[in-house]
Amino acid sequence: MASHPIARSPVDRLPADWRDFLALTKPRVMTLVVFTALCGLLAARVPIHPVIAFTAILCVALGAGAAGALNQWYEADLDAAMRRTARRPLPAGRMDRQAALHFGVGLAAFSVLLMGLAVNVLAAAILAVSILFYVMIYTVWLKRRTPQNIVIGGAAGAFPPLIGWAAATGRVEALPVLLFALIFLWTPPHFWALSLFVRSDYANAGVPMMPVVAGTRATRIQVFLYSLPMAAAAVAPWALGLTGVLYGVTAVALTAAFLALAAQVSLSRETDPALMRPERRLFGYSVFYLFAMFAVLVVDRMVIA
Ligand code: HEM
Ligand SMILES: CC(C)=CCC/C(C)=C/CC/C(C)=C/COP(=O)(O)OP(=O)(O)O
Repeated sequence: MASHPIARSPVDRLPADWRDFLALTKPRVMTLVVFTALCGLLAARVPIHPVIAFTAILCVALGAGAAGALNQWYEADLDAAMRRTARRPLPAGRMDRQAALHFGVGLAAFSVLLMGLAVNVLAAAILAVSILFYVMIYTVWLKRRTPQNIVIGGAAGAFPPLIGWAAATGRVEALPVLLFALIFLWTPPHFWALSLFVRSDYANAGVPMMPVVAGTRATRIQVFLYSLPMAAAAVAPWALGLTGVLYGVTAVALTAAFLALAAQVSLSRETDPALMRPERRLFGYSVFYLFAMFAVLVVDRMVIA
């Protein structure tokens, strides 16, 4: 048992323990990554051995965790400057950077190799691309340079349904490409809604997020503008006959609510982050929305279409 209360305090706990390594993988964000990969795999509707399916999803979780760890390894300085992220293991001083680097590289290599050996090479290749995209393109290259960072870099988070589908079929087809487009176009409203009410954090850290560079008015309009092509990507699987009516009707209803919330954001003039209710509502809804869209897609494809 820990003998001294100070040695176990959340800030000074050293050396790092399993909770810190878990935090390095950004487990909350990973839930949606894993869920969309699983839905991509199930929506393919091909027989796949449960052990292979489990291994594929495990590899996505490990790969996404590795990418999260390498992201935190690279940007410990930024995380230290932001209230939301200052208690992460590296900025809080609970872990040294070498440990995070080794953990991230080891986990990334393991996840891609296991996917290649146990599942198939295409799924492994897309997993490798998504890890590299998140770490190299988003974290290292774009995040500190341009307010378009998340538009381009957000592609990393859109790959999981493609990986799930490729794991099941060994191919890339129209439906998973539309699912990629849905997440890709969902990411700007998802993230800019949040960044509007944590704007001061990014400004303090010197990160050129859209609200910091272009202002709240322009960001609110862009949130709405990106929601429009996102809505098209959301209903396209039904319009193209790739899903049944259950998905179609639900997608229209859920997406209409998304557009209504995005429209409220675009009309808001609130300047106090504590009072930015439309932004908070849209951010919360965006996470629910993606979960619900993918869940209904699977039910539709497995039961109805
Ligand atoms: C470059 C693109 C993205 C950026 C910059 C971004 C950023 C963020 C941030 C800063 C949070 C706040 C909470 C936290 O730190 O955990 C968050 C929450 C979240 N994000 Fe994203 N996100 C992006 C894309 C995605 C994608 C592609 C997914 C999954 C498909 C996703 C899933 C989630 C989920 C599930 C949460 C809620 C976590 C919670 O409950 O706290 N995000 N995102
Ligand atoms: C399969 C695979 C590799 C998937 C991983 C891709 C993934 C989850 C991408 C989402 C990008 C994301 C959560 C960015 C967070 O932004 P940030 O890093 O700027 O957030 P922070 O400010 O919280 O660090």
